[in-house]
Amino acid sequence: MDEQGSAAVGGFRGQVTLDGPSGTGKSSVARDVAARLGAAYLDTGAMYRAATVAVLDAGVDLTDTDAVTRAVASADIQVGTAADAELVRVDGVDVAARIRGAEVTRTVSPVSAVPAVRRMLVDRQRALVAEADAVVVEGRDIGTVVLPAATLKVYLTAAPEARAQRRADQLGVTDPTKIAEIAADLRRRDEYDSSRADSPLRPAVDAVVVDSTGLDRDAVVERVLDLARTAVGAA
Ligand SMILES: Nc1ncnc2c1ncn2[C@@H]1O[C@H](COP(=O)(O)OP(=O)(O)O)[C@@H](O)[C@H]1O
Ligand SMILES: Nc1ccn([C@H]2C[C@H](O)[C@@H](COP(=O)(O)OP(=O)(O)O)O2)c(=O)n1
Repeated sequence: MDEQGSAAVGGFRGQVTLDGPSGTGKSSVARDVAARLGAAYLDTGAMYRAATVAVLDAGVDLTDTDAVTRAVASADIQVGTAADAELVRVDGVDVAARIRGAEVTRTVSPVSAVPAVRRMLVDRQRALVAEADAVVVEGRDIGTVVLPAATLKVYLTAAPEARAQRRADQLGVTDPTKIAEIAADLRRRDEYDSSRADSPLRPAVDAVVVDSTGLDRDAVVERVLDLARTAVGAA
């Protein structure tokens, strides 16, 4: 990294969106990019996961969309925007670990497909973004729906096998049967998130698609920072 490049990115003002399916590196890359840009960071997936905790704790039928919506509306969901600390609370309880567990991961897609839930969380996301001069936001619909006028939109992809292996490594799973289960879960969630009627997962027309299959995490971070420099230069 040359001095000039760092200086240009250090003065970054604007919004970077990172969308894509699970295991493409959105969270890790978005955190690193935000830290390098001196920007705020928003993990919208954590918001849908926290909403899912509220739904699970309310014990409502997941197919009853009104009850799901009420459970989310009555919960106090707090998500932090610092790149170096994860803060996720539901009704004052720290759920940062729980939202990554199997129960929430299994349930988050149907909860996040409910349009009224999305409207509530998208309003919250836009309010949080409005508080920052510079912000990196990651999710599924950030470039398409939440921030359609973002400075830079990146859509991250990676081969399904690579994504499953990364998730397995992250969870410390080595058993091939368990890795196959992780791969099947990723496929199921991709399919659900891409085919829902409201805000399906897809690249924005003006997004830059970055395939991270053959790139390590740092290489993806550098690529996104390069794109951010170019986007600011072109603005
Ligand atoms: N380019 C990459 N190559 C290999 N592993 C990566 C890469 N990017 C991220 N990872 C790792 O893969 C795992 C999943 O990444 P994560 O950022 O949680 O993805 P997502 O938010 O898209 O689900 C993490 O352990 C992360 O460190
Ligand atoms: N902007 C977003 C972010 C996440 N979601 C939904 C769809 C995803 O399957 C879940 C969980 O998202 P999250 O980014 O935490 O998932 P991964 O870490 O990529 O596995 O939330 C969404 O619908 N819209």
